[in-house]
Amino acid sequence: MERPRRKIYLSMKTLPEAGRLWKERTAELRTAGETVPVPEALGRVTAEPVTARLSVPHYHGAAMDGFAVRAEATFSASDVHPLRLQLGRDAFPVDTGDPLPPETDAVIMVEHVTPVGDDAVEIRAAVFPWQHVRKVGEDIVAGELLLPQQHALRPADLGALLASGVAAVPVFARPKVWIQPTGTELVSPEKAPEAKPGQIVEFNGTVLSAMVRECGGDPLLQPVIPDDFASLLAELKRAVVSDADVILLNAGSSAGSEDYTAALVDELGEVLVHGVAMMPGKPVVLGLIEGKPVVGVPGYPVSAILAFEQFVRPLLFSLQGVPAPSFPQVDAVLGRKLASRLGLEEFVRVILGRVAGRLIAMPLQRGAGVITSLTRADGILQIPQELEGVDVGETVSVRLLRSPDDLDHTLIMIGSHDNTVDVLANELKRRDSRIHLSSSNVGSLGGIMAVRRMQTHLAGSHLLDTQTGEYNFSYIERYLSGVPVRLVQLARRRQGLLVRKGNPKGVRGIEDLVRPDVRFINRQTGSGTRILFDYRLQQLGIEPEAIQGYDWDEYTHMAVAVNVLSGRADCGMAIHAAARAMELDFIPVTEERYDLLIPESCWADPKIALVLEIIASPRFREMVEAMGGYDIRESGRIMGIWDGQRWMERIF
Ligand SMILES: Nc1nc2c(c(=O)[nH]1)N[C@H]1C(S)=C(S)[C@@H](COP(=O)(O)OP(=O)(O)OC[C@H]3O[C@@H](n4cnc5c(N)ncnc54)[C@H](O)[C@@H]3O)O[C@H]1N2
Ligand code: MOO
Repeated sequence: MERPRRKIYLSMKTLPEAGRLWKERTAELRTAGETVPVPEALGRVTAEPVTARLSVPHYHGAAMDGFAVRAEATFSASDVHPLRLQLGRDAFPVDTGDPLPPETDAVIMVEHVTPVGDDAVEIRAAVFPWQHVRKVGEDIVAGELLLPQQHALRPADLGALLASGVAAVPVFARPKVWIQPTGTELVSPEKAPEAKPGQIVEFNGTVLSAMVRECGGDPLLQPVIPDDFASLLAELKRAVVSDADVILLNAGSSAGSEDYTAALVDELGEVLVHGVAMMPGKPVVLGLIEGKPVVGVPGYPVSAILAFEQFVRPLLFSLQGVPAPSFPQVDAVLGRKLASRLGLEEFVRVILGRVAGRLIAMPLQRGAGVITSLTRADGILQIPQELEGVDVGETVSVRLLRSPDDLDHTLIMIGSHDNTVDVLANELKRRDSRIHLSSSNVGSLGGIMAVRRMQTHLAGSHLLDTQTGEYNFSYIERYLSGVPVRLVQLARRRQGLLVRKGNPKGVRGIEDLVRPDVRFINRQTGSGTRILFDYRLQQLGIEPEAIQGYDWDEYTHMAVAVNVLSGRADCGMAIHAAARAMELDFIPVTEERYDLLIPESCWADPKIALVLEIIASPRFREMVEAMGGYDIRESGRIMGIWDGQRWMERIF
């Protein structure tokens, strides 16, 4: 078979245009109806109106425990003239729910009678007809409409159905969704440990299946097939004739030489959209084959999830006759400027937390391949296509990915990253499962700036003052005028050079970085490690230009370690714990202090109290020590109290 020519985005649309067109062309589609037993029908949507088979109640019944009477016979009773009722003749004992004895039409509560001997009671007030009686059909009348069609069944609905004699209910079948992962590079999750470079664990299929279930559908996950046009076409034909209501082809949606989705749909049916002006999720393909919706879901995981949410989720609900529930939104203040392309709807994952009464949104990594930008996110900020970006401090609307209650339990930490922070985050969760530490790694100086803008509860910082050899104090003096903070030592830690195991290039220290055969990986400007490194270069009289890779930077210790491990760089500067975690060799350079800056306005927050308690706990210390390269003897010590103008306390 001839390979189709590479086709670059056949018919690119804006997100609203694509959404409208897709909705228009699929609006009339419904899954087949089926009848399911009521106890299994929760969440299902009625395909037809449902009428009651029985009235509820279907007999006149007592609504209270007491005595059934004929109301008319009690009219003479009063406080002055109590009326005596003979049991078995004028009054009949009944319990709630009992049918009324013939001839009676009211119930007197047991508390309102005075027993007279064993066979009579006395009453001091008249009773009106039908008092405390549940009359036939009071709740439901047989033959009446109980539930309209296209009604999503809730727990109470199931009760009403059963009560009125309806044992099974006609509903729309769960949409069956054919999920076809494609890609020669994919290996099944069991083979993950043996994956070679170029091989990727297939996980989108599982993510998409879970999302289908969340929308009330049944996923039909298929085994992976390679990027080969003929086999893809054969599989797609099989999907079209199957009983699936929707077909998802995962990956192969963009412009690569082996991206066939659009061509496949074109071959067998109609491509409505190829390419949507959204990011992530741009290469999505929307089409119809013999009336069956087919979606080319982009391969990158974040793109796949967002494209699903935009196009598959609404479709799956619509197939069941109901609109997709809307997502909860909150207003938040943006913590960092975000640039965005005009004409492109951008979805930025953010962490959210309440600092000094304001809800702050801090952007996470934006790459479409970074699935942890979603697992770590508290919300998603959508930048409309008309905007070129959003400025720091602007109020934005954010879609929540957790419950609104969680926001008050989120601790925001912005600044430098240290591996002990992961231990801290886990300990916080263990102590109080509501507490969630959301961190954004922007370097020490970025953390101080976030404190200045009242955007964070905590900032991790290890800024060396090259004049004094001290850490953090002078930076606080310089940048936090008018902002009271406390400085707490988290740990002392070893910084040094990371090299591959066995040190193949024989690096002995920073002076060797000028060698032409050594490639370095740097840290970003404003990070404590960068300041430390520059200081060392200055001390050694080494010009930055003499170092290969000086201009090449990464944002975290672990990212530096990954570069060294993978061989992209021979050497980088990072903490000892990063070397241990990646099994790299470590050449110590210095020991530095890593502190937590805590704004005075957050000091009384119980979450901060818990942080301090954990840092001082033996368990935390043991875990940190086990990571290697840390000195925890002074962890938790207050290093300084800054009132915004001067040091109230300071440890030299
Ligand atoms: N020249 C261009 N290249 C790319 C463009 C473009 O416009 N021009 N678009 C980029 C964008 S945006 C995205 S998003 C991706 C999506 O591309 P595809 O849908 O064609 O997907 P692949 O290239 O096959 O895969 C992308 C990536 O995702 C991994 N993947 C795929 N399937 C799975 C799975 N089931 N489980 C886990 N991971 C999966 C795959 O291995 C790749 O790493 O294209 C850009 N390129
Ligand atoms: O859709 Mo791609 O995800 O824009 O990166």
